[in-house]
Amino acid sequence: MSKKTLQVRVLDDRIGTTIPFPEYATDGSAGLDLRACLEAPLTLEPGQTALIPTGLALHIGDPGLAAMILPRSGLGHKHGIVLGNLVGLIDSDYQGELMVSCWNRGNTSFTVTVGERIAQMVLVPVVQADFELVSDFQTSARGAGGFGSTGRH
Ligand SMILES: O=c1ccn([C@H]2C[C@H](O)[C@@H](COP(=O)(O)OP(=O)(O)OP(=O)(O)O)O2)c(=O)[nH]1
Ligand SMILES: [Mg+2]
Repeated sequence: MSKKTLQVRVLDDRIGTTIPFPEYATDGSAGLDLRACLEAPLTLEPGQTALIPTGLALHIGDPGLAAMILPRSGLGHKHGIVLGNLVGLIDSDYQGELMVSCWNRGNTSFTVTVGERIAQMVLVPVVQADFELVSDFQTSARGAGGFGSTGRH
């Protein structure tokens, strides 16, 4: 495991009191759960999407890192609560509030409670590419074969 200290700003004074600060649930957890920093419970009807604040701003600051916001498996599988953008990508230079787009892709309404853990955030390494323009590639085993070219399609 590698550790990294990141700057974070608390934008809502309920964070750390009535709404817990994000934490890794176990030593082996890859993600930190993000909580809904709502004023009141929010009901998402089937098909509805809402942008939910977290009350936190994170400045990753290192272009070699990014954060990804991912659904929580239980909410997604059992209740159809996933992300309106499918995956959220947090740039290392973003300094605004972390927001979670919650989408009820299910067919029953779901009420997000104040402080509920709605998604999880994972810190990931990033490599920025430089591009070298070439006219041809040295042929690989796959070549240009895609979409099922190695088997069933
Ligand atoms: O789930 C998310 C996704 C993004 N962001 C913030 C952090 C990210 O750095 C910024 C921009 O996100 P992205 O680049 O994915 O969105 P865009 O539509 O390309 O907007 P922009 O033109 O601002 O880059 O919005 C969130 O708070 N939550
Ligand atoms: Mg962008």
